[in-house]
Amino acid sequence: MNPSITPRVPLFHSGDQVDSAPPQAPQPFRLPPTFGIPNTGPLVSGSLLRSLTVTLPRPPVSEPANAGSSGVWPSIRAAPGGQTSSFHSLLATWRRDSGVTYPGLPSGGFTHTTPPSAPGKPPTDVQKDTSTSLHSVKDRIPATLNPPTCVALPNSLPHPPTDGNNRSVSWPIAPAFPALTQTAPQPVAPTFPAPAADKLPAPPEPVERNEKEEADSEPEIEYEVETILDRELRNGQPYYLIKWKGYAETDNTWEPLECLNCPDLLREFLAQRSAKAGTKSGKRKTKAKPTLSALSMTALPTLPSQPSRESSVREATGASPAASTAPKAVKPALVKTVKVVTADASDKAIRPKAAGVRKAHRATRPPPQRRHALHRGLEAIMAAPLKPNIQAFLALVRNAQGPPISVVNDVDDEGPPTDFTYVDHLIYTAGVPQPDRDALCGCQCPRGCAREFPGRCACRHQDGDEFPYDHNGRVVIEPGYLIVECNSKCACGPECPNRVVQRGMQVKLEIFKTPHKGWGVRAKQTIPKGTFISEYAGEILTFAESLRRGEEYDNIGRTYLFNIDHETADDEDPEYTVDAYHYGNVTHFFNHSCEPNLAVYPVLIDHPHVALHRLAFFATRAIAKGEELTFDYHTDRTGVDAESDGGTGDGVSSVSNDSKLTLQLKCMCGAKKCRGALHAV
Ligand SMILES: C[S@@+](CC[C@H](N)C(=O)[O-])C[C@H]1O[C@@H](n2cnc3c(N)ncnc32)[C@H](O)[C@@H]1O
Repeated sequence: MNPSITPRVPLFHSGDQVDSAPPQAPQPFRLPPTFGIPNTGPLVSGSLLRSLTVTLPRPPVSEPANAGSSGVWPSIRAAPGGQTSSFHSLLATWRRDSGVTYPGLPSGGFTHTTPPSAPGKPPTDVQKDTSTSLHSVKDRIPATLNPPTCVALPNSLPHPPTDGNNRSVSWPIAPAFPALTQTAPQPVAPTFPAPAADKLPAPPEPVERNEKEEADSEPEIEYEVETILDRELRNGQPYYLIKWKGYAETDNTWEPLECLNCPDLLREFLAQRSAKAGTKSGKRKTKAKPTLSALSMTALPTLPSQPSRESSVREATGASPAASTAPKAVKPALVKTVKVVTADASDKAIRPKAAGVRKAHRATRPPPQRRHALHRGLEAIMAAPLKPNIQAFLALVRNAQGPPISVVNDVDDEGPPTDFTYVDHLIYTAGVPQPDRDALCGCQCPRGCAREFPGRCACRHQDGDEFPYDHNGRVVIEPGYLIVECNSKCACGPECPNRVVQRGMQVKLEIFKTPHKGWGVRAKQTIPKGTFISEYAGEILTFAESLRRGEEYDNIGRTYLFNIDHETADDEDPEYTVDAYHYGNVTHFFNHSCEPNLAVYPVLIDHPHVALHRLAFFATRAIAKGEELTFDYHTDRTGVDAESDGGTGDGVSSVSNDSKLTLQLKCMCGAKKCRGALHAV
């Protein structure tokens, strides 16, 4: 799968958002894979060997939940001291003010709350969770509910800035979707042929760099490698002659090893080369001379952080046969001036112009001698066959949505869990209501739900009015608050900035074997704070079924159960639980840390019933490449560290506060503030 080349969803052209366009009727659009939830029917449980119980935070006040709403709208709870007003009066105000008819509204029972404190702040007087769950996401107190007039946006949408040559470089309203909003810089060499329209390189991924780098560097662009034609050493460093997919032979370029991200092709090339060397020993290859046009696209050297590990080279190549046969190379920033560079160009000559990038990569580059040794090691690894356990794991994650997931095991020979099937969606098991899309309510913002005009989007009014995402698609509301994303009934299209979780995972991750916690997951790129990571996928069970399975899982001290209890009062059991033991995605492998870097948010997308909201992991701080991704199994509130919220109780609750916590599972997170035990059973 190659999201940077083939968008997963049809994209609306930004030009659609013209000022004078009349309001349009909601248009049907194809949803990304994660949007659709296939009905897989009841599942047959296999042997149950592990368990994890994770609980969402509960609402601050045990107000009766949405009585009489037929489960159509999510109930919004009153905060302590907050005022409620009936849905009927709101609806009357809304209809009076907007004239908008809103299909599928409940007949009654919907209440909203005016919070006693500033919007966006979590409640401070939450009670402690006494369940056996590991994690909770706290209910959100909605902000003031303005009449949700969903009308066309005014003629003030920002226009894309230009780079001085009248080329659009970004569209500030929704840079979270760069395929739509960002124009790749073009090489200025007059001889450089433009690729066919359908072969245009996709823009960079939104979370490839840290914010400092983003600010002062050129965007990194990925191009697809068609074939590797040749290899030669330049100053002892291997370079490969690349035929780019969609480009003519005259555009072939020589690229250093670290710029290539096509392990299958490399392996194939090296195998063929060594076979040839066996038959034609002694015959030297002629050095190919790069052409001017080929060199007008220069490469940004990025040495893999751990080049001696399998992680650098062993990647699943995605779901589609196309992806597996045509891996891609990291073909970074295009340089805007033509440089005449000879075949033995030094590193310096081929570096991009952006000062920030140059500095960043200089810092990570080892001295030349060491670099050459690393390259030789890397090539040797590539030429070697994969270990069977890694092969099996890569086969398991091959169909994962999003960027390819790599797998590393430097600890032992363990392979993937044998009783686990990789799925990126939720599976509705017996007794769990499927999403009823007819009962969904959508907003009527035909030109997108702009963050600048939250009061105009009906979806925002289910969610306290605050727009959950910034212009980069990063979450800005506090952990534990409900996110209501736009859905298939909304008039806005898939480019709407209020659709982040439903677009699926965009970050590069690696599953790796830890010494003491089983498998874990780490970042293969820097991840800015607020970035959506992935959704907790698996089977949705009734609570009764989760109890039954939980007992079995507890016996082996492993837990994969995550309660959906955002709406559940402290003294109640949740209605449903997600079980990722047998079915799940990369989040199945997320370990616990007492000082985590992820938080779980409840997200409502395509299910009208808040008791069946989804669970989305977001980065709570900037995460470095190579850092393990963890969340706090015992965060029964918001995922915010207890001390960072002033000890108000909105963050991590203490182990000692939960009578059911045991020291059965020793925590191996290694954090300075490790509490010593996992809230596992
Ligand atoms: C959701 S699974 C995480 C993935 C798991 N490591 C695996 O290999 O499948 C939860 C289990 O991982 C282990 N685990 C997670 N975090 C841990 C930690 N900080 N210390 C010790 N064990 C941990 C425990 O066995 C726990 O029940």
